Parts: sequence; structure tokens; C-alpha cells
Amino acid sequence: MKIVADENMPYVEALFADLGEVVMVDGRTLTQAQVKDADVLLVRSVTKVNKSLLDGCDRLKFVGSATIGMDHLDLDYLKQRGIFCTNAPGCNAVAVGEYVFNAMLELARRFHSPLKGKTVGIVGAGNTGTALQKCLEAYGVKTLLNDPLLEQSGDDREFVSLDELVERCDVISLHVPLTRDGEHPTHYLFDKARLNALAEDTWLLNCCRGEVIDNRALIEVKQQRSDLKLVLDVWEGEPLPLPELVPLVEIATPHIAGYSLEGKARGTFMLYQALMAQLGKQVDKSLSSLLPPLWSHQLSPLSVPDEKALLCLVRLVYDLRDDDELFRQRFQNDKGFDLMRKNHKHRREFSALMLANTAGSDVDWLFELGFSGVGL
Ligand SMILES: NC(=O)c1ccc[n+]([C@@H]2O[C@H](COP(=O)([O-])OP(=O)(O)OC[C@H]3O[C@@H](n4cnc5c(N)ncnc54)[C@H](O)[C@@H]3O)[C@@H](O)[C@H]2O)c1
Ligand SMILES: O=C(O)[C@H](O)[C@H](O)COP(=O)(O)O
Repeated sequence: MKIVADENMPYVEALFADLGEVVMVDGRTLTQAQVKDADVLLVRSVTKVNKSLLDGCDRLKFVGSATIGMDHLDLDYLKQRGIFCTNAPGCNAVAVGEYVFNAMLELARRFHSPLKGKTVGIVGAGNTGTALQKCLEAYGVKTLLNDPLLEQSGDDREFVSLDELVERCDVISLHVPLTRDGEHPTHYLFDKARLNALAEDTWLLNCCRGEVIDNRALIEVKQQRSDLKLVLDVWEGEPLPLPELVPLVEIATPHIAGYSLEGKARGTFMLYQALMAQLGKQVDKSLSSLLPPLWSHQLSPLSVPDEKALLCLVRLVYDLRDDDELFRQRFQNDKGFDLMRKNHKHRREFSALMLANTAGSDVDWLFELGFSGVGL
């Protein structure tokens, strides 16, 4: 069996080498010739899997994407060809939730405007939106949710309309798939009119897909409104964001919100499980055996952290300012965006940090936030 896999997918050798020949490729530039004799194709979001890539790939039986987004996959074509296709929903939800929470704490510190006390609107309350909601609720921040599809499906959380969310929230974070059809398309969901409707001093964060915001309109609006604060991890036209937009953004990163070591490993492992099921084989490897152990050092908070101390704790796990700085230096270099993603130093999730000696102190909410506790 020949398995062709994106080189930005960790643990492929460890999980798939028993099953056949593994060939690692650059997913962005993958060609038909490289996939021609593959039985299994493992991709990330940068590979468009469609007729022009797969025409003539007669042996292909399995396509797996180690992502939640599926907008790069031509599902109708794959179905028509009878090629099994799967993705990895939820694999990077914690990573995205923690990235966004982290970014909000950074904005709060930079603009002397505490996160505690604000109302945060979450547009799209699926895996990543819910992970963010969990962090915010652990910290005691009020959230409003907008998700017409979940609302219609009977999800028992409380939902509001997008107009109401925009009107009532101090902070808005986007967590929807990129869709162009159906009753609730998300392409340019934040167009010029909606951007203009944002309340004064709104913080707008986008970690889902660049095209959910009209980026040209965003430039125009932001040039008129210095009160708006932006965090963008995703960009229209990736890997070439509009260069005028980057300096207008407070925190700018190259589509790495989901790039925790745990998140990427979960993505590969979910594809391994799916392929084993397709082959009728037993899963004989475990995710925990692949991941490095939790950090051996433990931290003993002496008192309940205030927002500044919480940010220090969060920065200890992942200092978002490093990626922001690097991105500004490199995004215009040849392949700068993709190289930064390829060489991204895997960050851990909050759970890698063990908090000790917390008995008796009022810090249970830190465990709700995701940190590990000795003996928990
Ligand atoms: N930056 C990153 O690294 C990164 C990582 C993970 C996911 N993503 C992107 O974020 C998206 C969301 O990820 P997820 O794991 O939460 O997906 P998910 O499918 O679990 O949740 C998406 C939610 O959005 C809702 N939705 C769809 N259309 C909507 C609309 N018009 N208005 C409001 N809600 C709507 C859906 O009902 C669903 O509940 C993915 O599709 C992917 O494109 C980016
Ligand atoms: O849809 C997702 O899950 C993420 O956007 C995706 O994982 C980002 O990483 P990539 O697949 O582009 O490496």
C-alpha cells in the first residue's frame, strides 16, 4: 500500500509505516503525478483535493484530512468516485479555544481594559467555539452564542441572532466553517455593513477562515475606526495576506491557532483510526504513547491569580507575542507564511502544565480552564 502524506503532519511514520510505503510531500504544491499510484492520501487544509488533482489516480481508496475544515475537499467528486473521505473534527478545538483566550488576555493587558466584565460573542458554537466558551466561563466571563444551525437542531444552550450579538458584545470571535451555499452561508458573513455595525471599541478575532471577513472592507473600516481591535490568524488569499491589512491588526499569525502538539497529533491519530476501521484492522497504537509526557516541572500558585498573573501563567505555556513578531517579519518573504507554519515550534496545551499545592486555595477554575492538577 502506498500512503502519500503532507509533511506537516506529525507522527505519520509512527502510525502508518506498518501499513505500507509512506511518502511525505509538500501539501501546498502536491501534483497529480505525486498522487498517481497512491492508495491513501493524507492532507491538511492547504491541499485542494478535487478532479484536477485526482484524475487518473485509480488506486486511491482513502482520503483523510487532519483538519476540521473541509472546504478544500470536493466532497461530491470524491463520493462520485467512491473514494472514502474523512476529517478530524474536534482534533484542534482545545488549541483554538486556548489561543483565542490567550489573545483576549493580551489585548486586555495592552489596552488596559480587563477581559473580566466584558461580554464575548461566539459566532459558531461547534467544537472550537465551545472550547472557547469553556475557557471564558471558567474565568467567569459572560458569553453569547450565535449558531442558527445548532439552534435549529435542538442544542439546549441559549442562542441569539447575529445582529443581537454584534450589538451586545464587547468582543466577537468567529468559529464557523467557510460555506458559500445553504441557508446560512458564511462567506463574507462580516461584510462592510456588518463591520460598520460593530459597537465602539469592539475586539474582533478570526481564527476560522479568512474569507468569513471581507478583508478589503476590513481595511477600509479599520482605517476609519482606530477603536476596533483585531486579532487575525486566518486571511483572505492565504498564503499571501493583503499586506496593508497586517499592520492594522493587533495580533497577527499564519493560521496556527490549532497548532498545539496535542491538536496535531490528535488529527493524525484520528485518520489512523479511520483507516484501520476501513481496512477492518484493530487499532494497535495509542495517542498517549506518541506524545511527550506532561512537563515535569510543577507550579505552585501562592494565591488566586489576578488577570495579569493569569496572563503570565498562560504565556508560560505559549507566548503568542513570539508568533506575532515573527509573522510581521516574515509574511512578505518568499514562502514566509508557509515556512513559518512548517517550522512552527509545537506549543503544548494548558494541560501540559501541572499546578501543585493548590489545596485550600480558590483556584479550581484554573483546572476548568484546562491546567492539570497534581492528583486530579
Ligand atoms: N485557525 C485554525 O488553525 C483553525 C483550527 C480549527 C478550525 N478552524 C476553522 O474553524 C472552523 C470551525 O471549527 P470547529 O471545529 O468549531 O467546527 P465545527 O463544525 O465543530 O463548528 C462550526 C459551527 O459553526 C456553525 N455554523 C455554520 N454556519 C454558521 C453561520 N452562518 N452562523 C453561525 N454559525 C454557523 C455550525 O452549525 C457549527 O456548529 C472550521 O471549519 C475551520 O475552517 C481553524
Ligand atoms: O480546519 C482546520 O482544522 C485548521 O484550519 C487546520 O488544521 C489548519 O492547519 P493546516 O491543515 O492548514 O495545517
